[in-house]
Amino acid sequence: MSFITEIKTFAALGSGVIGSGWVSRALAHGLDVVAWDPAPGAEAALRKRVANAWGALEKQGLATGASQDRLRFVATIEECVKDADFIQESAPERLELKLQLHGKISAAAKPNALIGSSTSGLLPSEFYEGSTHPERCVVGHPFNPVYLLPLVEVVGGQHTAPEAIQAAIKVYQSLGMRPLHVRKEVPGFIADRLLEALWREALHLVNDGVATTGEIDDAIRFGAGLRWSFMGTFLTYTLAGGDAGMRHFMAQFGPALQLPWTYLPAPELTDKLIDDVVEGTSEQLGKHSISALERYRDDCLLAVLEAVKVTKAKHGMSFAE
Ligand SMILES: NC(=O)C1=CN([C@@H]2O[C@H](COP(=O)(O)OP(=O)(O)OC[C@H]3O[C@@H](n4cnc5c(N)ncnc54)[C@H](O)[C@@H]3O)[C@@H](O)[C@H]2O)C=CC1
Ligand SMILES: C[N+](C)(C)CC(=O)CC(=O)[O-]
Repeated sequence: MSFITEIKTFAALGSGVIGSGWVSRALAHGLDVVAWDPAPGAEAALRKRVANAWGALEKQGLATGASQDRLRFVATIEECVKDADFIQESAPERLELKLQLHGKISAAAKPNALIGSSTSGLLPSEFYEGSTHPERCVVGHPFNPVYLLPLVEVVGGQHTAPEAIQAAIKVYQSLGMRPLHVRKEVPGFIADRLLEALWREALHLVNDGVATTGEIDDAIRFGAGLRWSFMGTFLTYTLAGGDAGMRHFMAQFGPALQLPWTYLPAPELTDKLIDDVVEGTSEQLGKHSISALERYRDDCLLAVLEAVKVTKAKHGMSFAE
């Protein structure tokens, strides 16, 4: 079976934080977008989120013909997917819900239209179990904000055809993304496994009264966060080993791995811990609204993306390297 990779119509099921991010990205790339979400008021909320993202997308550069008017919101799953060339599901992270939803999506979709799920870490073999033509079904795990961050983890399940993985990579590239094929189907994939380890430790630090949420965020944004946008942990630590590189780094800092610096199991989410985290982050939000902070985040991201792109070019590297 050959899968559709030249796409004109993008279907989005679920239009919350992530679904609206996909809609914004697809519209900015000049596609027709059809969306469905069962929540009351979902269409208005979606259009508001797209409008909030549009300024950043204009600054980044819209494709010819790109317009928010090319979004159509429909009343049923079937109407959403029947003419779509590519389908992206961004429904709540519940296995049973995704299993049922994909049964309906795949039955109504064109048989050669690829189906992607935004799941953060559920296994595609499990939630595509009841799907029609499961060979075209993949995970395409994006990062928030979907319309600006390039990474998308592409993961296949036991029935996914290798050609579908390659075809999905092609489609995501056509949307300006940087796909990363996760070769083994594991819970949490690659990035969320890393992020969750950090998140668990951050919660322990709050729980133990070591630091506030703001202080923990400062520890990231003024340090490792700055270098993570252009160099990952392995290469960073190779440089931290000086001229002797990674072997010296392992000899010097390897033994610390045996010290009890990290807890690994998550802390119990007691009411007190939840209150501390919520109060801490409300203080961090201050008088800013979420949508104002989204625009601030987007401007920062655009500046970082541009700076990294220009600097890579100066060093003879492409952006995707
Ligand atoms: N929020 C995040 O940072 C990220 C989330 N994801 C994944 O994206 C997916 C969606 O997450 P969010 O957008 O954060 O959630 P959300 O709660 O913001 O949005 C979920 C949307 O799904 C709708 N919905 C409810 N029942 C539905 C159904 N049966 N079929 C379709 N839609 C339904 C809701 O009305 C809501 O608009 C999840 O699988 C999540 O793991 C992936 C990357 C990052
Ligand atoms: C918190 N989360 C697991 C939903 C986060 C992601 O999946 C990716 C992201 O945007 O950090």
